[in-house]
Amino acid sequence: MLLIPHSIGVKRSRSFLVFVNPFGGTKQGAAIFTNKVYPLFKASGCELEVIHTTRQGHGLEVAKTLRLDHYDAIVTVSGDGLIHEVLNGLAQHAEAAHALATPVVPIPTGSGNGLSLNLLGIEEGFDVAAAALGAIKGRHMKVDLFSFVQGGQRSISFMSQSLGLMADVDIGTDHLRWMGDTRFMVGLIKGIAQYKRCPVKLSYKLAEQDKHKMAEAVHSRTKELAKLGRTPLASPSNSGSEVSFHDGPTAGLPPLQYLKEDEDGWVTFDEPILYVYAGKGPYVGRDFMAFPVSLPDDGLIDICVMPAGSRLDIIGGLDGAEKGAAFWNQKLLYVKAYAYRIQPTKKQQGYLSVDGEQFPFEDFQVEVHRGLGTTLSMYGHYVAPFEPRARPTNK
Ligand SMILES: Nc1ncnc2c1ncn2[C@@H]1O[C@H](COP(=O)(O)OP(=O)(O)OP(=O)(O)O)[C@@H](O)[C@H]1O
Repeated sequence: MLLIPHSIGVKRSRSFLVFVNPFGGTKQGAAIFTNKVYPLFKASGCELEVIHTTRQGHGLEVAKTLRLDHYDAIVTVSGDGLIHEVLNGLAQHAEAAHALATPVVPIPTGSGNGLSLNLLGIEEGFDVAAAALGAIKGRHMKVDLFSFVQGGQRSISFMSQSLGLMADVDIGTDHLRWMGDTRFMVGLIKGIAQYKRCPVKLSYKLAEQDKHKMAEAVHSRTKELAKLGRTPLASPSNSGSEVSFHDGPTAGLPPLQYLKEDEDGWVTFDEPILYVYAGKGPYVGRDFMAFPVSLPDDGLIDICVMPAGSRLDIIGGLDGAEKGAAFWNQKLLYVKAYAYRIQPTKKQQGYLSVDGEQFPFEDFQVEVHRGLGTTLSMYGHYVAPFEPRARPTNK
């Protein structure tokens, strides 16, 4: 992997394909775009092609036939749902890997806005002006994407998959969208009160299970990239190509590697489960840093599993949830994996959420594709401060 120094430029005026979802989150997307984002893009000389999505699937259809190398980025004025859709459109493009090399940048007008939170941090993650600046001046950052395979169908997931309590919090509160992200807290309280087991068998191809090592790795990586990325951006130029924080391969959509049980390195989780939460990017909402040691392009998926113990285990983990404190909860299994597999042990017994969208509660498998996606970042790393802790000493 090649690290590009900060002295290489960013185009002065970019060309964007902009999707505006008028129905995302609290339905303010169109007004926010017109009043706050469009003036910034225009002031910086950006060329815009704007599409107001008129239906579910609209973003996917357009992305499927994207004119390659025509836009510097795709901007989504939306929540994470439309990003999921656009990435799946790019993945269905005749030249999928090439299409997925087009950066996708969020302007946060949905209810969760996970990607925006991860790129800008908790202070600015819901700030549409900061997000617009990220689109104008951010640099290419490669991100891993997941193949989600269910019933013989392959789709792309960029953020998370959840089952059990965490899916109830998300999908089970869909009717409360008008509340913005408060709906997630309402769902959590309801879920803890009900305390239902999640009837699934989980197995994963293990890469790392030492929490201290994971925390140290993310800390040193963030520090190293912060030195490169936080410095003032290089002098603008309209010539030459845009540059990445990392250089990576962009040929062909990767084949699936783990469809057959290879058993080598696979681990099965045998205890009763309250929830499974797997994903990429520390924040899944403003109040919850679920994956504090996630790295954009380590080629791994972070998996959290809470065994069905007592309500106190969950309640204890709520304190400091926005700072990732639950990670250190000894009851919580937290691993990094190359792939994982879920098999429900009872049919139709819950929700499955993939990037916040509902999928059938049936068998599925997920595997990671290193650096298959691209976004634009002002920093070159996720903005989610998380400190390692000293290892307990053995007496
Ligand atoms: N005009 C439209 N009418 C209805 N649905 C739409 C329209 N345009 C887009 N959609 C759908 O809206 C869904 C949700 O969009 P979006 O991600 O913008 O908001 P959100 O779900 O509130 O945010 P978050 O995912 O952050 O919670 C997407 O699946 C998208 O396909």
